[in-house]
Amino acid sequence: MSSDTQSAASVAIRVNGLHKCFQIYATPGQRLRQFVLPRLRRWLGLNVVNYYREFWALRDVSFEIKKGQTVGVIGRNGSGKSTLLQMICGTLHPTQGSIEVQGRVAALLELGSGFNPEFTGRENVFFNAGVLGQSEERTLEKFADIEAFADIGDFMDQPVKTYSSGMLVRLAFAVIAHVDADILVIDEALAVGDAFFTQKCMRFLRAFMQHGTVLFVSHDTAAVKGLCNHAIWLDKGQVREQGDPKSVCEHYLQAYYEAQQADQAADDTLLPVTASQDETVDVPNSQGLKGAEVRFDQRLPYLNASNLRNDLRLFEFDPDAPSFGMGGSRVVRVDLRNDHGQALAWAVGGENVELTVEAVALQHLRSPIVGFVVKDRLGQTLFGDNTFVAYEHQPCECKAGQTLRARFQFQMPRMPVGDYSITIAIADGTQQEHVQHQWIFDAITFRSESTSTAAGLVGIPMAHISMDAR
Ligand SMILES: Nc1ncnc2c1ncn2[C@@H]1O[C@H](COP(=O)(O)OP(=O)(O)OP(=O)(O)O)[C@@H](O)[C@H]1O
Repeated sequence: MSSDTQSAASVAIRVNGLHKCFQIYATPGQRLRQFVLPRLRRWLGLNVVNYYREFWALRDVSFEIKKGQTVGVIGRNGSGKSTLLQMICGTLHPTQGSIEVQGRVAALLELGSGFNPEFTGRENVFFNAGVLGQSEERTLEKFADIEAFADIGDFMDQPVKTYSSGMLVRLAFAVIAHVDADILVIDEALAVGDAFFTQKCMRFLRAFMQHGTVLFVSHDTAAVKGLCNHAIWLDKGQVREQGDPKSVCEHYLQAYYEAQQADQAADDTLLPVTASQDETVDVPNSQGLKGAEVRFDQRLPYLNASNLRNDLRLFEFDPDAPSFGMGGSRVVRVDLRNDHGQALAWAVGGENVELTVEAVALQHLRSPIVGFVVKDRLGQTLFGDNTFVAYEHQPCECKAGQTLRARFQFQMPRMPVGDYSITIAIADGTQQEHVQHQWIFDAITFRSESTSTAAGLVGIPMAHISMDAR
């Protein structure tokens, strides 16, 4: 087999130069005119006039998805995500360009689509599975599993027009999970239900991802980073960026914040106060702070105590880590400290630590907010907090040139072996409306070298464990 044939065989979806134009009519009358008059004018040999406005929902979109990839499509409302996925599923036709799909596609894109409202759930299972290309015999073989997955009890024999939206999702997901699909296309906003159902869907999805191709739309960048190995960012109908989910999501988030800041800048009430000439501030060289303090190894008191100790190796604050923001303050120091205020090079899961963040205000900050989030290797947010609630009624005003210092004391959870990072953000305003002054991805990173955490994303420190037998 030639390498070209091999690479063609490994492609699940190939989209090439895709355009989609919708015709927008100002009134239903215009639609009727469009239906009749151009034909008439053409017949009479007159110039054809159109009665619609063109709206290009997608322009020149191209990408390739390999078999077995899990791809997240992100973008703001109206950026063209659903239009793209509907075309991949064949429910919408491109205006221009091509789409090649290899394998059976099952989709959860629009609530109730693929179901006949008058049919019972049972009838719809056969109907929908048939539309997705599955034989009646095969659906019959799987019916008990589908019924158990949907778990809607007697409603299975009621017309689906009597279903709640949650029941519709359960039935739709149960069907797509049992049609031997090669490619799943899912709008994450629809795949919601109670916690048990969500967990069931996630278990199914993770198992499917071992062999199948998944394409999902999401507004949740943490989910995209956690689940996907490729991300496509659509912006106003065009591919703005695609590739590694972590960097695509970070750039997307950055652009989102910048756009929000631009909107807020137009609003005088939130306009940041710019430092005047005589308030010019020198930023201490944060590099100079490195190694200024002897780092204390918090493991020492615990050495020899246990071979299950959760050792966390902390790396120093990286002032050059990627960041964005309006630049009204600059973070100069981030570290984890012990109860004695000593900066740590190692910490131990389960012990008290203090995350200290120091930032220099380059302009007057009326209601500064300092926040952090701890993320795992996949970019999933594990935990985090900010100073907003504590200072909501008594803002900690910070003048240009002053140093803002925030401390978060907490018990470090026990972390499974792997790499982690802490993102830091400095804003001014309220939780809902604020100016983002600096948002630093991966300000400090740490590595869990060994662990006693058996399962889960983090291990909660146990105050006490007991057992007895009488
Ligand atoms: N049938 C249609 N007729 C006219 N315009 C449409 C039609 N379907 C979608 N659009 C427009 O195309 C653009 C892209 O819509 P689409 O639903 O694909 O966006 P999206 O990224 O999925 O948005 P959201 O996140 O809000 O679901 C929007 O401006 C929408 O109004």
